[in-house]
Amino acid sequence: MNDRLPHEKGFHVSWDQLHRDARALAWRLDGHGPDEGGWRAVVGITRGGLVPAMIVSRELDIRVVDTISVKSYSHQAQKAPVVTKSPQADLMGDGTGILIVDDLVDTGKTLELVRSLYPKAHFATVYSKPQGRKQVDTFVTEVSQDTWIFFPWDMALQYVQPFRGAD
Ligand SMILES: O=P(O)(O)OC[C@H]1O[C@H](OP(=O)(O)OP(=O)(O)O)[C@H](O)[C@@H]1O
Ligand SMILES: O=c1[nH]c(=O)c2nc[nH]c2[nH]1
Ligand SMILES: [Mg+2]
Repeated sequence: MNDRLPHEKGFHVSWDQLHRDARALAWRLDGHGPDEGGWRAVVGITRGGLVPAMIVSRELDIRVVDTISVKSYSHQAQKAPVVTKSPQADLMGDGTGILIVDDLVDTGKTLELVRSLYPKAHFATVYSKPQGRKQVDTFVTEVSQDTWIFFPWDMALQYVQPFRGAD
């Protein structure tokens, strides 16, 4: 698998860390919603945005949750993003009062596409890389562009050789 990785650095995120960081995102978002009545809905960008969207909706007590399906990567190779499933149109309008959540912004192409559809929405991600940062309104942690973020749903615990391993 390693010869497939074009990135020098790996940032490995456990379930516990993701939970803490998604909660931190919710706390950062609190008070930044629309003036009256708070956010109307949370929309998670599938698939990576679904876990943070659930945690944010729980923390901020937002009971309406929808999804938008966007596919842009095959393994670590990026393709032009395409919307394969839209959220409920009468809920979304131009995005006013809607909080759109993803796990990360990398090049920003996914959020650029979703923003073009819902320009008035608020865009939030847990992690951010510099190239896509201008596409996101609120995030928690920034990593360098050459870092690949490994999420807990893509990993498993496995044996590693000791540092002073036998030959
Ligand atoms: O800023 P960008 O360069 O567009 O990349 C960020 C997007 O890429 C990943 O999703 P992916 O398309 O791999 O789908 P997935 O969430 O279903 O894994 C990630 O979850 C973001 O949605
Ligand atoms: O799991 C992932 N980690 C990343 O760093 C990344 N960038 C785009 N898409 C990604 N998916
Ligand atoms: Mg995604």
